[in-house]
Amino acid sequence: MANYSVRNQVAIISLCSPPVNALSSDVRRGILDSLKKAEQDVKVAAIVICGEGRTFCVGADITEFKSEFKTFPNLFELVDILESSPKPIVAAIHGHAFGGGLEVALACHYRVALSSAKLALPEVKLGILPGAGGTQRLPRLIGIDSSMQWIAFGDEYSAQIAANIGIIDRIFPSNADILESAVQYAQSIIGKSLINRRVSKLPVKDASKVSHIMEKYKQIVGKKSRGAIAPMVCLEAIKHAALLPYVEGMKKERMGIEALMGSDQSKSLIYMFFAERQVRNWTIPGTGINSKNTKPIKVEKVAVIGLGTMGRGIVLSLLKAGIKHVSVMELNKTARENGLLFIKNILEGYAARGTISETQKRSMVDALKPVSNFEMLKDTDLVIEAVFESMSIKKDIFAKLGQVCKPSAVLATNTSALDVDEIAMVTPKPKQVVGMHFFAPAHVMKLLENVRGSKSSPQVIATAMNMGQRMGKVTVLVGNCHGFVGNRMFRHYTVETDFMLEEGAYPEQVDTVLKKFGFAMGRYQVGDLSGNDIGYRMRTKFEMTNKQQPPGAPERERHGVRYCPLADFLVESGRLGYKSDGKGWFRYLGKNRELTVDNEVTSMIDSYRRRNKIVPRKINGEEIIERALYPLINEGFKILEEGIASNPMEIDLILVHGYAWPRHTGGPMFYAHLIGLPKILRVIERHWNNAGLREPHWEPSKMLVRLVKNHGNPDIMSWTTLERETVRSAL
Ligand SMILES: CC(C)(COP(=O)(O)OP(=O)(O)OC[C@H]1O[C@@H](n2cnc3c(N)ncnc32)[C@H](O)[C@@H]1OP(=O)(O)O)[C@@H](O)C(=O)NCCC(=O)NCCSC(=O)C[C@@H](O)CCCCCCCCCCCCC(=O)O
Ligand SMILES: NC(=O)c1ccc[n+]([C@@H]2O[C@H](COP(=O)([O-])OP(=O)(O)OC[C@H]3O[C@@H](n4cnc5c(N)ncnc54)[C@H](O)[C@@H]3O)[C@@H](O)[C@H]2O)c1
Repeated sequence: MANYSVRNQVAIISLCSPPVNALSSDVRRGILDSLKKAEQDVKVAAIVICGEGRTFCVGADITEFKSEFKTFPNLFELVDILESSPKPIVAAIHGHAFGGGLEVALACHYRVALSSAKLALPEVKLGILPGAGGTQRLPRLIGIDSSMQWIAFGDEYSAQIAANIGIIDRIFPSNADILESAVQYAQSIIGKSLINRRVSKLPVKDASKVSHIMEKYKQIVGKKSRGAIAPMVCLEAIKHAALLPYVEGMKKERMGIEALMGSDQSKSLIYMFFAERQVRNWTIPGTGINSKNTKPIKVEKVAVIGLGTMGRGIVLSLLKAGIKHVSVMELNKTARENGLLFIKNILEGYAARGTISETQKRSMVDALKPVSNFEMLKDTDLVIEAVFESMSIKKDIFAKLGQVCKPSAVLATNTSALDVDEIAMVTPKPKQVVGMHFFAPAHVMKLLENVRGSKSSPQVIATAMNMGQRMGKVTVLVGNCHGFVGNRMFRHYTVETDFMLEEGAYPEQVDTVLKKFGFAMGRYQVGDLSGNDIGYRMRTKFEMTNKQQPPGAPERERHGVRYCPLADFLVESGRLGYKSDGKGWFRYLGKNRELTVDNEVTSMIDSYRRRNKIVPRKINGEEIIERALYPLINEGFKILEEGIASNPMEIDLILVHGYAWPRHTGGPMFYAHLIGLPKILRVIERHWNNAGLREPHWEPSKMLVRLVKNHGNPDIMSWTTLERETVRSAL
């Protein structure tokens, strides 16, 4: 709804729809009714539109998209009504003016804002475009070039930047009273002509350069969008602002939003938006313990053990989160010096770019406390261990931590696959132990996979979850199993793509198909980037690598299961990837590391096939997608079935934020929902029937089978409930 009042000739329409004043049908109706009152009241000479509570308005109500157009006024009707008002309207912006909220402001005749306010047209991130005149009004105010930048990427901008380019007419200090300031401003413009204040009537300044600007953004968007459709549709709509009168341009904008709204990509992106919020409400399946009934421990002092690749990024994340005391412990002198230097250099970089102030930088550097023995950690609230991936080293460290740390201290391990319970058992209080699995580089990657051990106490879990959120991470709580959720699922992707190399595909073909699907890099380029030796080390632990096999052992089998040793040959011939002189699955040439196909690798694959009498066959793109992605989806269902994840959203967030799964497909589980579970199961069963126990990753998940058998293609939001009901009724 919207509240209405009058103060000294100024009518105040305040949006009132907590928490973020989304433009629901009630709010739109409220604005319209208030506007009519203001227009009819002869004592009113100007109008202010503002937002109650913490923000101005974040745009259309995403939960009402389906019915948006059925009730009068819809948003694009409302903005034209506002703009044509005979009385001047001032938008008073604090907090956020996002999406439809900014479009309402653009339809007002003046815009004022607190300096702390943020503005954006982020619709593209939901797979749509600004559909209430944003693509037509913004170019008339700031030009085609800046509009393309704002709309095709959807980033937020400060009120000051918006003022510099002409969106905001007056900025007030962040501690000012926005309503009081806006009312005074409105009084100052009473009686002024509204000619030139109706944005839809303005010319587009850089209209003559539209083709050139369009080409520039097409290039950028083509490279960045990874198959997302909305950015290109946004550019097209903005182009029409330069070429057509406002009314005709609006028709094009409407066509654009009609094409995008309800598309699979938009559904996926909206699902992601809500998943990122819902994941904060964690729960431990089957226990009734959740984020609402469990309080975290207060964390002021944190320690990180190990300052290698992961430790240094974790320290930076903690400093950015405002932790004022971060102890760092690293045994190796060179690693310690390099780690501290790395952290300081990154902080210098942030300060140089203005991401943090000089004062903040100094206080972050002061917060760093190198320590040399465990005794010095005795009053630490949270310890995060990030040493080598070795069970014996980790056990040794946790045993010491268990002796010296205060009883309430939370002891976390950053292991990527080891058993959190086994680590916990060496401490006197296993309930204080939890997994906090960061992703490299930890100060950049948004994902934190927190692992609840079987003994981890609710309060300890709440603390790890809370710390992740303080660090601004998408923090997902998962159960304890080998590889947790992400690594456990991703393993199948590499295994099955390697099988395709055996059978007839080449790395560049697989990577091209995966990139077309939307991955930033294909499986083989990722291997080269992160180092092919990482997987090799893991396979070595399980005695699987080529070198570890006794003479005469079958080349394509390990422990009775199909195995492809091509990745072993690669590493054993010194091709670790970028780091070994640009040689891996591909060859990387020159300063820009330009990716080229290397005949040496092609010959290695060809001769392997000849030796094993494999007749290569043509593998098409559809097969590559199915075989690379469906086993991973199958594993996702097994993870749900075991309660390792509580719902499909958690799995999707992990794959999107930790493994660069394309966001506009919603993650593997949402993608499966879009494809339809019956088809997914059919393909999995076909492979399972052909391969059997030699390829166990194709064994269909029982949950998937049950869902399809009992419900066909149920909605993703009902999967876990339906499964629980089926299992319960079978007991
Ligand atoms: C603004 C934020 C940055 C704030 O972040 P913060 O961290 O402070 O808060 P939260 O993110 O936690 O949010 C709190 C709470 O609020 C919920 N929420 C946030 N935004 C919305 C929203 N827009 N709608 C509904 N709910 C919202 C959030 O879920 C939280 O809830 P919880 O229960 O978890 O506490 C941040 O919130 C943010 O970024 N929000 C999204 C901003 C955004 O994307 N805005 C754009 C929205 S889309 C839009 O505005 C579209 C308009 O341009 C055009 C619409 C006109 C359409 C007319 C077209 C006709 C075409 C017809 C086609 C017909 C086709 C067919 O029939 O299908
Ligand atoms: N590298 C990744 O991509 C990645 C991603 C997620 C998780 N992890 C996990 O994070 C952990 C660390 O991995 P990394 O890549 O940072 O390893 P790393 O080899 O880069 O760093 C480990 C550091 O720990 C130090 N160290 C070893 N024993 C120590 C001890 N007793 N006390 C203090 N310091 C000690 C070493 O000197 C080294 O500097 C591992 O468990 C790994 O599985 C790694």
